[in-house]
Order: sequence, then C-alpha cells, then structure tokens
Amino acid sequence: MKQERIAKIVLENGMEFTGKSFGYEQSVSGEVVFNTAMTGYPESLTDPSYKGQILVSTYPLIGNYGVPAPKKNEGLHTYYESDRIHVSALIISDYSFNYHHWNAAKSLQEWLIEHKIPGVYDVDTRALTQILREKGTMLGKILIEGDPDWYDPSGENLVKTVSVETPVTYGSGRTHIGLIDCGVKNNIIRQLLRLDTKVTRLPWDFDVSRESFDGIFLTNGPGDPKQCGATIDNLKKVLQKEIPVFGICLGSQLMALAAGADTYKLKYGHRSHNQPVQQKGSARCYITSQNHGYAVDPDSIPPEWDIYFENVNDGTVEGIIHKEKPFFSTQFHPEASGGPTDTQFLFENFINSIKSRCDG
Ligand SMILES: NC(=O)CC[C@H](N)C(=O)O
Repeated sequence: MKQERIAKIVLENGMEFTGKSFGYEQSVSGEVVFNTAMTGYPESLTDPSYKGQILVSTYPLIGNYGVPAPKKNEGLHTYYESDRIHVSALIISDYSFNYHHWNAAKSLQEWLIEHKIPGVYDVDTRALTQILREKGTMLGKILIEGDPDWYDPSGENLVKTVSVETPVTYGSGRTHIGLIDCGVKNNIIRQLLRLDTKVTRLPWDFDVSRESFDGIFLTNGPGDPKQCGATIDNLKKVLQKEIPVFGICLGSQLMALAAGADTYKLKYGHRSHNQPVQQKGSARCYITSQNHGYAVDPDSIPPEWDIYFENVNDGTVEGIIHKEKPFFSTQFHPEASGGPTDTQFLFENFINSIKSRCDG
C-alpha cells in the first residue's frame, strides 16, 4: 500500500486533530456530527439526511465487514439507503484494512474513493465527540489537498438536491401512497411495499393536495426543515383534509411546521441506534434509531395536536399526533436500517388507518 497522507481536521472554534487519509484525497468543509451506532456504516453513508455533513463514528472499528454490492431489486438498492454516498466525509478511529463478510463486494476504502468521499482514520473520535457534545455541533474542514471555504449546510435547501425530479412508482399493491421525497431512505419504501401498497415517490415541492392518494407519507431528509417552504405550504392544504398522513424525521418537522408549530436546532442532535423513546400517556418505551439535528418545540404545538413520543434522555419531542384526524409523525426512524426494529408497527398503524377509512 502507498504511504498514507496526513489529513488535518480543523473545527470552527480553531481546535485541530490530525489523522490519516484513507478515502478520496481532497479537502472538504461541512457540519461535523457524530453517530454512536456500533454498526451500519453502509446504511448511514447512503442516508440522504447526512448531505452536507462530515460524519464522525464513535464506534472505533470501522470497515471490517466491507461494503455490499450495488444490487437493485425493483428499482431500489437492496443494501443501500439511496443510490450514492451522501456524507461529505467520514472520520473514524481504526480503519480495518482487512474486511470479511458473506455479502462484502469491496472495501470501504474502495467505495469512498469511487464516490470521491474523503475518509480520515487514526483520530480519537471519542475525544472529538466530547468536544462536539460540550460545545455543540460545529462546522469543520478536512484538509488533505487544498483549503476550501467554510461551508454551512443549514443555510441551504438541500432537500431539492436529493429529491426525485419526476414521480416514480414502485409496487402494485392495493393501497396507493403518495410519498413526498425529501431525501427518502430506501427502507421506508421497502417497509411500505411490504404492506400491499403501491408507492408513488414525488418531488419535494409536488402539490400532493391536488391528487387522490389513499395516504400521504413525508420522508426524512437533510438540512433545516424551514428551508422547505414549498413542502410546508402544500402540506397545509393536505392537513385541511382527512387523508392519513405519516411523517418520519424531517417529515415530522415539516408536519409540525405545517400545523403551525415551530422547530429549533438541537445542540448536537441525536444520531445513534439506542435512543429511548416513550409513548406519551403510556409506560411503553422503545429503543429507536435516529439521525437528526433539529426538533419540534413542544411549547409551540397547537392544541389540536398531542406529543406522540418523547425522548427519555433529554425530553425532546419524538413525534406528534393529531387529536382527531389520522395524522401522526415520528422524529425517530421506525424503518431503522441499520438499527432496532421495535417500532415497525407504526407502518402497520398507518396502513390500518387508511384501510379503516376506506372501509368505513
Ligand atoms: N433524518 C432526518 O430526516 C433529519 C431531519 C433534519 N435534517 C434534521 O437534521 O433534524
């Protein structure tokens, strides 16, 4: 192997870390965020919600199971959450140059280079994470080749860069879902298709209120939800109706904004596979997979809505539900991938609410 190049990590507050480059040899700037999951790097890297972000993994050993092949089934990647890597760069502690897994087709290093994504290893990612937890999420630069300007993804509408341009339909089941694609993870579509649905994936600014879907799904996606003005305006019209609506993550924030609530940026976000979430008004607690930096302000939720779930660690809103109409959302990811599957039943609840409306 050729000599590794030194990669410097510079944070917005001037702090620096030094590591070794193992991905594409190029400098980059973005928002530095950390994820504490122990597994699932192929899924995380291809999650469009990470657009504009430099991802730090606190789990120290990364790359040991390689990366699966880009195999597609009915238009969707079987093992990835979208068609490409979306993180701006990856920062890890120990890169495993050896990999082994029945499903591995290439190494993480080959994959990063192929997608022109920088990777840095030999970094004390837990020390870096402690700084991000103390001071909050910061902008950062990875310096390998050249010195780019500081880039702040929160000032941009990133959703339009990851949404489909024209509608795409998957499956041929009985229930027709209009899915507003703000950067959907494939497993959301897989979960819906599992329940005898046909899913039409629509551009982020598509006026869904003019169509007659059986149910509407609002996906996850990158950046500040307030950047999606067109989606929020269209949703306001949808919420005047009675068609069941389910939103996940960014979709939850957009539903809240359309309902008249407010969102704000968390200090360092929730990115992990073990976020405990309690269903309000019950003793039920679930372990959830999460990836978000913004949240719904509980004090801004209008009286026609309830908090559906609450985070047991920090008390933040983990979903909202309308008191009468069939609208609900989760800030966490019930589709997970990678992550726990405890809350998959919410997809069934969504489809059942459509069926009971059609039957009734
Ligand atoms: N996964 C998501 O949908 C993330 C939503 C939003 N971009 C946030 O960071 O809060």
